[in-house]
This record gives sequence, structure tokens and C-alpha cells, in this order.
Amino acid sequence: METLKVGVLTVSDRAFSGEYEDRGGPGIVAWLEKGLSTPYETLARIVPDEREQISAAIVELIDQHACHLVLTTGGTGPAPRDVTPEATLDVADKELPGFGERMRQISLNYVPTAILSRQVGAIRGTSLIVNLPGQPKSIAEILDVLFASIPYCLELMGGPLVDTNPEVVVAFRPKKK
Ligand SMILES: Nc1ncnc2c1ncn2[C@@H]1O[C@H](COP(=O)(O)OP(=O)(O)OP(=O)(O)O)[C@@H](O)[C@H]1O
Ligand SMILES: Nc1nc2c(c(=O)[nH]1)N[C@H]1C(S)=C(S)[C@@H](COP(=O)(O)O)O[C@H]1N2
Repeated sequence: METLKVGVLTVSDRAFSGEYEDRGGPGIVAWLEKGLSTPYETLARIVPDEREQISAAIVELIDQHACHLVLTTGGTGPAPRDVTPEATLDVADKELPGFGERMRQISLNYVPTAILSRQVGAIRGTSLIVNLPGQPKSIAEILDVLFASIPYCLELMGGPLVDTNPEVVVAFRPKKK
């Protein structure tokens, strides 16, 4: 049985330069540790808010390291240097608009500024890319709900069977006819 490979990409000028310690990448890894009940591996990268470097990191994680899922954090807002959604779509074959819609809907339960995130979900080849905001607390706020739809998405894309810890989130799979 193939093991799920997750690319974890922090997009932050200040975490990249060392001005502050990255809490985004470790926050995603910590969420996977409590949220997943099936085996997985993670590969983490940090890049500054530079469109080409973000795209290159996504391509490296998927094309060279065969990540089935890439979770990014940061750079989704309206600030001039926020370009993660554009960099994601630059290297995507298809967008999955429901991911952005659902994530903003979830986040509105926490902050009115949820609408400022331009985060997207997209497909490159047979891999799923999901943008999370930069606020470290937003990672669990979103994944605790959103991850219900990710295992079935990975399955439909031909990826490994992934299951979740039901105390965190229950993976939804439609019943077979
Ligand atoms: N990787 C991270 N580690 C720790 N805190 C972060 C990280 N990314 C963002 N934050 C926090 O969340 C806030 C909002 O994130 P955002 O992505 O908008 O960052 P920013 O203000 O554009 O700056 P930067 O790109 O330098 O992180 C930041 O101001 C910072 O306090
Ligand atoms: N769940 C959740 N979503 C959130 C937030 C948050 O704290 N929690 N912050 C919002 C804010 S303040 C901004 S500006 C946007 C974009 O954040 P980013 O530029 O750090 O990606 O995400 C929004 N989405």
C-alpha cells in the first residue's frame, strides 16, 4: 500500500529570512500528526513571498518527490507581496473552486477578515494543492473541518487510501451503489 506523501510549504518573507521562527510548517505537521490515522510522510520547505520560488517549490514537491498533497501556508491575502494563489494556479492543471469557497466559509466563523484570503485548491497531475492562510492558528481552524473532504478527493485522483482520527475530523466517503 502506497504511503501518503505530504509537501508542507511555508510562504513567508520573515520566516524565510529568520526574522521569526516558522510556526506555519510545524503547525501543519502537528495537525497531520493528530488528524491522520493512516501512515504518511512529510517534506517541508520555506520560501519567501516570490511567485516563481513558490511555484518552483510546489513543482519540486510534486514532480520530484511525488507528494500526493501539498499544503501551503501564507501569502494568500491582499498585500502587494501576497502571491501564493497565483503561484499555485501557475503550476496547476485545474482549480477546485469548492476548496476556496469552503475555506472562507469555515474561517468566517473565526474572523470577519476571512474574506481577505484568496486561497485556492488546485490539481497538478494527480496531486492536490491547498492554500492555507499565514496565521498559524488558521491551520487547525480550517483543517479540522476541511479535511473531511480531502481523503475522498485523493482517492478519486488515484492516490493512496487516507483515513482520519474521528476525534479530530471524520473523513466523508459517499456510499458505493
Ligand atoms: N510562518 C509563520 N510563522 C509564524 N507566524 C507567521 C507565519 N506566517 C505568518 N505568521 C503570522 O501571521 C501573520 C499573517 O501572515 P501573512 O502571511 O499575512 O504574513 P505577512 O504579514 O505578509 O509577513 P511574512 O510574509 O513576513 O510572514 C503574520 O503577520 C505573522 O504574525
Ligand atoms: N481560519 C482563519 N482564516 C483566516 C484568518 C484567521 O485568523 N483564521 N486570517 C485572515 C486574514 S486576517 C487574512 S489577511 C487572510 C490572508 O492571510 P495570509 O496573507 O496570511 O495568507 O486570511 C484570513 N483567513
